[in-house]
Amino acid sequence: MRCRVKICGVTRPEDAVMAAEAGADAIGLVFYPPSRRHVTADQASRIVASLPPMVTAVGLFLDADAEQVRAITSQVGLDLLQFHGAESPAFCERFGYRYMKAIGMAGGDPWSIARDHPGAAGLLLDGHPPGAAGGSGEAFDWGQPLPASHRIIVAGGLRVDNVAEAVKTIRPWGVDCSSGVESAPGIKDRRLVAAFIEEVYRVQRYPGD
Ligand SMILES: O=C(O)c1ccccc1NCC(=O)[C@H](O)[C@H](O)COP(=O)(O)O
Repeated sequence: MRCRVKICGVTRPEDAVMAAEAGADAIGLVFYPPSRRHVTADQASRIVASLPPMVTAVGLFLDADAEQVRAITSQVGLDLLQFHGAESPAFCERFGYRYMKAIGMAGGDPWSIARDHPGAAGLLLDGHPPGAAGGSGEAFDWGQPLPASHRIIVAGGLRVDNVAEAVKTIRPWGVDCSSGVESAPGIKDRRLVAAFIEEVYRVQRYPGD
């Protein structure tokens, strides 16, 4: 099984195209106004319009109200939603999209969230405390037991020099990286993005290295 790569917190069409051309399977758009990576619906629409085919556009929300989510999803051509707060399963499901539930692993309980969200397409395990914003570069303990009920996407503090260890330890469905491939918040660095994706490919070809 090939490990998918999502590059999160994209704020510019050129970065979305660059990530896709480097091999990213998905890009993430942050619809959380306090974030330094926040994008408006207009910005996000331009980014999604620039994407090559077969690259997934993921919309991130953190305890947004339903009207905000509806306003964004009606304007932006998203493929998947990602909920980073204390959203209930009913809330996550009401928009008619597949979704990933993010879990803040610094104190969060992945087992109870997995039980509560049987319909989630995947669980995105991040390093921050529950309810805090993501994109903080904090990793969690990859050696701990994790629920087997869902596809796992590992996030939080991943970089070129540690993603191989995360992939070998967890064998996740995907990995997600934001701050580790940036030159500034929301600005993705071409060399870091390419090196990160190449490292994910490399460790799967040569897991013994
Ligand atoms: O990036 C943000 O500012 C953000 C704000 C609110 C919710 C989620 C947010 N980001 C999520 C991500 O970028 C990633 O899924 C994840 O947190 C990995 O970030 P990093 O540790 O920087 O690689």
